[in-house]
Amino acid sequence: MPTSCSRPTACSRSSSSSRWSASPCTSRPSSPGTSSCRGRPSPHRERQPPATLPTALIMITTDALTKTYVTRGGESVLALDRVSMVIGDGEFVSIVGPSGCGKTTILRILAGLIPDFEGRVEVENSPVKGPSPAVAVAFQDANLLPWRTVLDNILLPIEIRRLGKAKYRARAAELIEMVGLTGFEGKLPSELSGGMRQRVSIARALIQDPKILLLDEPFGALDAMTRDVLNLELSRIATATGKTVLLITHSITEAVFLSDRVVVMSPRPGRITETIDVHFPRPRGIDLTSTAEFGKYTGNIRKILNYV
Ligand SMILES: Nc1ncnc2c1ncn2[C@@H]1O[C@H](COP(=O)(O)OP(=O)(O)OP(=O)(O)O)[C@@H](O)[C@H]1O
Repeated sequence: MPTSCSRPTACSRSSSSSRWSASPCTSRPSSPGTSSCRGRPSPHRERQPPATLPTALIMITTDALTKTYVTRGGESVLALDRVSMVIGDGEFVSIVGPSGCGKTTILRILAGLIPDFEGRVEVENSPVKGPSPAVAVAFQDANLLPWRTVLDNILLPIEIRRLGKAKYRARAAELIEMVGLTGFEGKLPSELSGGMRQRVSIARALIQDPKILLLDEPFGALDAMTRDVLNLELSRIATATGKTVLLITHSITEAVFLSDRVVVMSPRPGRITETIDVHFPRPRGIDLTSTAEFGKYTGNIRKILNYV
């Protein structure tokens, strides 16, 4: 089982295994697909101090993150219960878990879109107090403005922040090329396929050169073949840009294929059940998904989720 990695940031900075100790558990798995936290979850695991990663390399911290919603009828809904994780610079981490376990809530809190929660939540070692240009989000729905062209949709965050569109045109052209949309700059969203719209959404998220990319089921609505293609491209983009990526997905295959680490959550109230380190080298090809080692990872995660 190869353990080398060609990803420039996460791997080159983990020579002393610091990347691995960033997860709530510290031991390395002994065989593919086994978790770094063996056995069933301990009720105290989420409370453990998560980080031994050097502070300068920490991009995301949640420590005992707890979120209770109050419904319109006044009922309290405990969505997240003491979720602790540390994500290092350049890491690609996925969260998988049953519907309603609080995955989107974590993402929205990290994006600064939900102000009230308990626990510590930091981006680049500073408390999250609202949306920040260091953090970009792309959702399942590409959310493009239908009357704006591809180029103008990508430049929208620049216009909103009044950063001067002219200065960002060259960057937008680079991103359009990176996401494979050269020639479509002047098209409207209605003239694009679903996959192309998601590419625009990812380019728009990258226009301000964020350090962190939060992705909420970005390819969830796409057909399997388009999804494979976009997963390959996302993997390539993440490697090329060295961004820290946190992905929410319902696809275990997608999570294992893309990630350095997969966080598995329990049904609501969402807790971290296990954290799985994924040791495949990069770049990864789609044929990886049909190997026996890959099957061990996905099988183990399915088991943790009680799908088998
Ligand atoms: N604004 C809200 N008011 C009340 N309850 C909410 C609100 N937003 C989310 N919830 C509840 O919090 C829980 C977690 O929701 P969340 O959307 O984070 O889950 P999820 O894991 O992303 O779900 P899915 O996989 O179905 O998208 C759910 O039970 C949901 O009903």
